[in-house]
Amino acid sequence: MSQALVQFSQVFHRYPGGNGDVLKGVDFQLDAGEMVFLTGASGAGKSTLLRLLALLSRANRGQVVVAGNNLAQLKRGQVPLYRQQIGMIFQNFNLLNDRSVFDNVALPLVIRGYSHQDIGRRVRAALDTVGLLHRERARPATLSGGEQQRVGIARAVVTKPLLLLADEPTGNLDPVMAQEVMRLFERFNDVGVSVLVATHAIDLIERMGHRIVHLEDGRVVAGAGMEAASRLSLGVL
Ligand SMILES: Nc1ncnc2c1ncn2[C@@H]1O[C@H](COP(=O)(O)OP(=O)(O)OP(=O)(O)O)[C@@H](O)[C@H]1O
Repeated sequence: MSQALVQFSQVFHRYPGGNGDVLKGVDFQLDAGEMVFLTGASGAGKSTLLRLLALLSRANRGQVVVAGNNLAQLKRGQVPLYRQQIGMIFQNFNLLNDRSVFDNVALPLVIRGYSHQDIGRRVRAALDTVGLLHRERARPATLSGGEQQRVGIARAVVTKPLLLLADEPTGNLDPVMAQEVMRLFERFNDVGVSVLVATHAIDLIERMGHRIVHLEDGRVVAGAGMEAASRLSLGVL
C-alpha cells in the first residue's frame, strides 16, 4: 500500500483582507516518493496550496498533514525543523545576485549552523548533481535562466528534504530549458524525493506521465489521489 506523505482534507483558506475563500474544500493526497503536477488557471489557488505546505500561511479550516505532522498543531518553535524537510523552488529563482553561486546554495546550511567543512561538501555535491560545479564562483546574473533555476534547485535540495515544492519553476524558461528542469526534478524523484510542481506547462507535463492534479476555483477537480478518489467512488465526498 502506498503511504501518504501529504494529505489535505477539506482545506479552506482565505487571505486576511482578501475577497472570500481562495481554497474551498481541497482534498488531495501525495504519496511518499511520488511526483505530481498541480495545474489550474491563474488564481485557481496553486501557490496558496504550496504556501500552506511550506507553512508560509496556515489553513483557516480543514486539515493538512505532512509526514505525520498536523500542521495546525505545529507550534511556532517547531516550524524551522518542519521546514527542513521541505525544499522550495520559485519561478523567479529568488537568488541573491551579490553572492556567488556557492554562497547562494550554502545559505540554508549557514542558517542552520552547519560546519564549514560540511557546507563545502554538501554544496559541491548539490552543484555537481545539477551540473554546475564549474560555476560555483560565478554570480547568478551571469548565468542563463536555466542555469539560475538549477542553482535554485541545488539550494532547495542541499538540506536533503523529503519534499520538493516548485511554484511555476519553468515560467521564465524557454522550452528546452524547461524540459531540462523538469527532468532534473525527475532525477531527484528517482532517488526517493517526493515532488509537487505547480505549472502551466501543460504540453510538457502531459508527455512526462506523472499524475496531474487540477485545481479549479479553489477545488481539486481531477487527480486528487488514491484516498480521495476512493472516497469519491464510495460517495463519501
Ligand atoms: N497575499 C494575498 N492576499 C490576498 N489575496 C491573495 C494573496 N495571495 C493570493 N491571493 C488571491 O488568491 C487567489 C489564488 O491565488 P494563487 O496565487 O494561489 O493562484 P495560482 O493558481 O497560483 O495563480 P497563478 O497561476 O497566477 O500563480 C487569487 O485570487 C489571488 O488574487
